[in-house]
Amino acid sequence: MTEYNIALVGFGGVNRALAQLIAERNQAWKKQLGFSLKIVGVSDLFLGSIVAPQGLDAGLLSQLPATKGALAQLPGGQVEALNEPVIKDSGADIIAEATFTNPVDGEPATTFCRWALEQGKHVVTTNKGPIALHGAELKALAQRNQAAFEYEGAVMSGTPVIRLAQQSLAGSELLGFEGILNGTSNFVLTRMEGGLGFAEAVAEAQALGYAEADPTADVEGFDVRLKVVILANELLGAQLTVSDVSCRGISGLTAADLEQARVEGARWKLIGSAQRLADGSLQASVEPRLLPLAHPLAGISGAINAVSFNTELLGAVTVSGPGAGRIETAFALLSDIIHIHQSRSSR
Ligand SMILES: NC(=O)c1ccc[n+]([C@@H]2O[C@H](COP(=O)([O-])OP(=O)(O)OC[C@H]3O[C@@H](n4cnc5c(N)ncnc54)[C@H](O)[C@@H]3O)[C@@H](O)[C@H]2O)c1
Ligand SMILES: N[C@@H](CCO)C(=O)O
Repeated sequence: MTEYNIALVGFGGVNRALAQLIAERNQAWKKQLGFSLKIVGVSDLFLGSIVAPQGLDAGLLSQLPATKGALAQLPGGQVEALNEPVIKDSGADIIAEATFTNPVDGEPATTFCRWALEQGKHVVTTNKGPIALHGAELKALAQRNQAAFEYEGAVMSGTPVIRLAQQSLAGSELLGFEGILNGTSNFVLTRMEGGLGFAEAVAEAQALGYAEADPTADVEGFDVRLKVVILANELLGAQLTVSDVSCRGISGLTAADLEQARVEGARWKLIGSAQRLADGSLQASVEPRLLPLAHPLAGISGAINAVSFNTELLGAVTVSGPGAGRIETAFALLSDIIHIHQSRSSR
């Protein structure tokens, strides 16, 4: 039986949901998955931090009040977010990094990943910044230190996309993809079609835990742009940077536009795509597109996302499922840990 020590960096919706899953399912995981998790450290800009190599009560943590410095209420807890000792000195084997996505430079999350990987600690993250902006460097660092760097939840939260394409579609030659890759904007469009105003719909998405800390990233397409870069670099062997992807979000769409689409038997969707062209170059974009109702992505509503892979041998392979949500994204962290466990066990 393996017990992994895990430190949670960023204790917002996603890592708190992971603590809840650990509290509820650790015993079952021992039997089903062959491992259990012990939380040995937590840090959060707002809640403070704690290093506890002996282990923390996951149930207690998941119920921690969301008040400034709340981790200081626990024995040994601090009001400050001391990320470095939590990552380096807690005895963690795995760091679950779930701080804010910074779409400009990926910091400070990229530094947190570096600290962990340099010490040979595995990193599981749902943060799109480090992967989209520094993915190649971090993967090389992980390899040099025999550590894993896993980020299934960065695209479509708990819905398996990256490993599915890498493993199950291997050999089928991926030519491109198009998808609805942001839960918040798709939720907002769906709610606006139902008559709600733009601002109210964004507020609902925030309350449900779908939106970024700054929802501008969701509605202006910046979040999808990071996901397009991640998928293109990961699955199409590209070396895209965000400046290679043209980007327009949904903030320019009005209730009248959505109504006009309905009358025409169509729907507006925010589509992120990348296609390999005949000359070998890659064309990538994020933009609202008017889809006829018969289009496979037109019926995807709410916080559900979908991606359609264009493959040489199978044609279009479309995967849909939750694209955002606290528990849904915590599940992605679990799936990364399962992958680490299975890869290490099979060696
Ligand atoms: N919520 C989702 O549906 C979802 C889905 C996929 C990916 N993600 C990504 O996962 C990450 C976490 O999402 P979330 O919904 O939990 O966000 P959240 O805003 O609820 O939580 C983020 C937490 O990180 C903390 N934090 C920010 N900067 C920090 C720092 N420098 N040091 C320590 N703590 C810091 C904040 O205080 C906050 O509590 C984000 O990068 C997000 O883009 C979220
Ligand atoms: N804010 C993002 C979270 C998932 O990456 C979304 O709404 O899709």
